[in-house]
Amino acid sequence: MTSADVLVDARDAARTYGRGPTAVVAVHGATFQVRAGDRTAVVGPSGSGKSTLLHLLAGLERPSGGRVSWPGLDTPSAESAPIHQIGVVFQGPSLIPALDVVENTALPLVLAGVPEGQAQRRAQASLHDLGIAGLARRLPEELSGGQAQRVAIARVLTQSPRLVLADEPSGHLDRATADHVIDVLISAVDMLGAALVVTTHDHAVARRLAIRREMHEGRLIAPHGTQGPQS
Ligand SMILES: Nc1ncnc2c1ncn2[C@@H]1O[C@H](COP(=O)(O)OP(=O)(O)OP(=O)(O)O)[C@@H](O)[C@H]1O
Repeated sequence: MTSADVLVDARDAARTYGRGPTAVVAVHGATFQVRAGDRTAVVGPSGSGKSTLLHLLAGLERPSGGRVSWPGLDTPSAESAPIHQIGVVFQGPSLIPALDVVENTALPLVLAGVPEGQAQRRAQASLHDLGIAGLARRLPEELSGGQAQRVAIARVLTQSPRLVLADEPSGHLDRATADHVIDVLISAVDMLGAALVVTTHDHAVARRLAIRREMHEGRLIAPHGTQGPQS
C-alpha cells in the first residue's frame, strides 16, 4: 500500500463553529484515512459530528485544527480539494427544482464544461445503469424521497469520482427503501471502482460496509471492521 492509495488523509482534523463561550466543537481531532477500494461507515447519533467530518473529507469545510489532504487524488494545489474526483451525496433533497432528472444528473458535467448533449447522454446512461431511466423527464417534485436519492446517486455516478462521500443517504427513508438506496449506492461505487464513505445513525446500514468507525460527541471511537485500524 503506497501513499497514492490513500485518497483522503485527515490528521487530527478538528472543526469548531463560533467563538468564545458559545463555540461548538463539532469534530475533535479526527485521524481518518480512506484508501482506494475502502467501504467505510461512520456511524453515530444525531449531532455527533458525522456531517461535519464528511464535509472536512470533501474539502467543503476547512479544519480549524489539524489538516486534511488528498495524497492519492489530483489536487490543483496542496491547499485545495480535488472536487472533480470527489462525489458527494448530501443529506436531504439536493436536486435543483427547476431541472428535470436528466438535467440534474448531467449538471456536474455541464458545470465542468462538457457540452450539454454529451453530458445528457452520459446522464441517461447512469440513470439506465441504476435502473431509473424511466424517471428521466420528471421534475424533483414528482419524485419520492427514495427516487430522489437514487437520482442524487446517478448524478455522482455521471461525475465518475474516485471517492464517494454519502451523508445519511437513507436517513429519511423507511427500512425497505433505505436498503434499496444503499444497494444502489454500493452498485454505483462498484461500477466506478471508487472508495465509499457513508455517514449514518443506522447500524443496519453501517453493517453493509466492511469498515465501521463510530462517532460520539465529535470524537471518532476505536475502529471496528474486518480490515483493521484505519488510523
Ligand atoms: N454551521 C454550523 N454552525 C454551528 N454549529 C454547527 C454547524 N454545523 C453543525 N453544527 C453543530 O455541530 C455539531 C455536529 O453537527 P453535525 O451536523 O456534524 O452532526 P451529525 O452527526 O451529522 O448530525 P445529524 O445526523 O443530525 O446531521 C452539532 O452540535 C451541530 O449543532
